[in-house]
Amino acid sequence: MSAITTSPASIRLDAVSKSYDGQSLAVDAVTLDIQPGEFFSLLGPSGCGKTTTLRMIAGFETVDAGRILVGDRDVTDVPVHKRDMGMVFQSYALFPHRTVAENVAFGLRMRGIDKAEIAERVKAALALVALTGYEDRKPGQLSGGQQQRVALARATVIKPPVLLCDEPLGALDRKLRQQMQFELKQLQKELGVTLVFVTHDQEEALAMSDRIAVMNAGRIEQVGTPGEIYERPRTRFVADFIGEINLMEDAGGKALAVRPEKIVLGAASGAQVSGRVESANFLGGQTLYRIITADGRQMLAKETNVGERPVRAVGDEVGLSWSPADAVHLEA
Ligand SMILES: Nc1ncnc2c1ncn2[C@@H]1O[C@H](COP(=O)(O)OP(=O)(O)OP(=O)(O)O)[C@@H](O)[C@H]1O
Repeated sequence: MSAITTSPASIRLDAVSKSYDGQSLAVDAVTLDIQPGEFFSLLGPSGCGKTTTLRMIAGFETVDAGRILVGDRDVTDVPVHKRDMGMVFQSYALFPHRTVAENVAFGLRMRGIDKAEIAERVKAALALVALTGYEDRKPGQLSGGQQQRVALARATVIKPPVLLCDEPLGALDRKLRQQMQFELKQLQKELGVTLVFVTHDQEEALAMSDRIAVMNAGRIEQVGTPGEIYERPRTRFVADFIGEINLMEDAGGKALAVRPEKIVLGAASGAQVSGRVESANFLGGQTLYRIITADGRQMLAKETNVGERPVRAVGDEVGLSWSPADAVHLEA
């Protein structure tokens, strides 16, 4: 066992609501059951209530209605510093005049832990985020990714049963962000901590999470594994928010969704739908085609490339087919 392994806690939100203005609900009766050790993401567009939900779990915001439980402890009215949660934000919020080691040691000092143990735990926490040797630097002497790793070490060194992260990788460029996604996921598994992660980036949520709650206008639209959310969206909102999708109606007028990569392109005759290629976006391994159907609708299809260029050209007549099993009926 490493010196910084934690015992993860479950988190339960029971019909939690919050209004800032006494009229509209920023968070509307949200109920969630997050399992111990789970990587759980709150995903949704700007203003949907993700941050407010996270801040209520942390204790930075009061709850207007409902209860929050960590394990079997009701923390609804417990102040922030007594909830024992680690937190990481987009802005790293490191102390600029303190060294890396001092930044990481901060939470341990506040808890009155003795010097020898602090030294040992800081060392282990920095090793875990691959920053051994950086102890004496100031945050200003580190890259963005390194600063975020210090913030992670600082949040996890206190061995919290719960780690809350609000867009922690939002300030990083794409490449570094992908690397840090991998590292954060790895770190979470090594620590065994329950992690609640706020993001508006659907790719990030799909890549990292055990489960995702998709939020819309203060409410939970759907909770599921990345595979369920992507392959079986329940509502039009979820289907549309996660990746690209073709929204149609079946013969009975019910809403139907098909992912672009589930569409097979071929000869126009005999296909479910036929159309003309309007644009072809080369994505590397695949091309995304925008196709205008005979009745004037736009559809998207993704096809694997063979060689250096897209298989189809703008203006080509194509047939679009898909398996009924790949067409998802939407509830709303
Ligand atoms: N301190 C505040 N005072 C008043 N209204 C607020 C406050 N914080 C958030 N809101 C409002 O509450 C709603 C939810 O905001 P919240 O920050 O939780 O959304 P979010 O999903 O995290 O968005 P983003 O991705 O942009 O951070 C929004 O309508 C927002 O304008």
